[in-house]
Amino acid sequence: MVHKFQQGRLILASNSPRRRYLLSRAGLSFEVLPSGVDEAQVPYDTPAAYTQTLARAKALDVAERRPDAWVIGADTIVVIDGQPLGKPRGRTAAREMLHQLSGQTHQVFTGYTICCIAHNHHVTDVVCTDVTFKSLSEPEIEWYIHTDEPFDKAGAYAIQGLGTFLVQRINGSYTNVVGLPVCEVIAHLIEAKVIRIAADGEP
Ligand SMILES: Cc1cn([C@H]2C[C@H](O)[C@@H](COP(=O)(O)OP(=O)(O)OP(=O)(O)O)O2)c(=O)[nH]c1=O
Repeated sequence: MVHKFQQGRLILASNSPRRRYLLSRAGLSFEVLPSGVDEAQVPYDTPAAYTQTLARAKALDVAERRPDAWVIGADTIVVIDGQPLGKPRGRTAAREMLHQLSGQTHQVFTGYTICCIAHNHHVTDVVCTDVTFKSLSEPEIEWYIHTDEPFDKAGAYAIQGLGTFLVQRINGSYTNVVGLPVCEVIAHLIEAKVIRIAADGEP
C-alpha cells in the first residue's frame, strides 16, 4: 500500500475560493489565512515579474505572522497583446475585456511562492498558459456578463465555470488558468519534503 504523508503545517495565503478548491482537490490539508497585501500598490513591469512580486508579497505577509508554517501565495493575470488585464471593475470593463479576448490567443500568468521562515526556505516561480477564445457574438458577451461570473476573475472569465464555453483551446496547465499551477506546486512540496509519498514499511 502506498500512502501520502503531509509533514508540514500548510497555509494558503489567499482569499480565492478557486485556489482553496484546487488545493483541497489535490488531497492536502491546509489552513486559509488571506494576506493584507494591497495589489494596487505594486507597479506593473512584466507579467512574470509582477505576478511573482505579488505572490511573494502575499506569502511573506502571512509567513511573518506564522513563521513555523509552509505558506503558499499566488497571483494570476491575463495578458493580451502584451497588455495586462486584471479583474474588471464593472460591466463596461468586463465587456471591453471580453471583446479584446474574442477570437484571440492570450496568456494567463500565475506567479506562486512557497516559503517557510523556520526552515529558511523560499521559492518563487511563474507558469504561463496560452488560452484561445472562440469568436464571440454580442449576445454571447452580454449573456455572460449578466451571469455576474466575470467580476472577481482576472480577464473577466472563469474557465472552470460558465466561461468554459468561451475557450476553444488551451496550451499548458489548466489549473494555472484557474489560479494555481497544482502540478508545479505539489512537485515543489514533495521536493521540500513537506509531502512524502511512501509505501508500507518505507522509512
Ligand atoms: C483567468 C481566470 C482567473 N480566475 C481567477 C483566479 C484568481 O482568483 C483571480 C485573479 O485574482 P488574484 O488577484 O490572482 O487572486 P484573488 O484576489 O482572487 O485572491 P488572493 O489575492 O487572495 O490570492 O481570477 C479564475 O477563477 N478563472 C479563470 O479562468
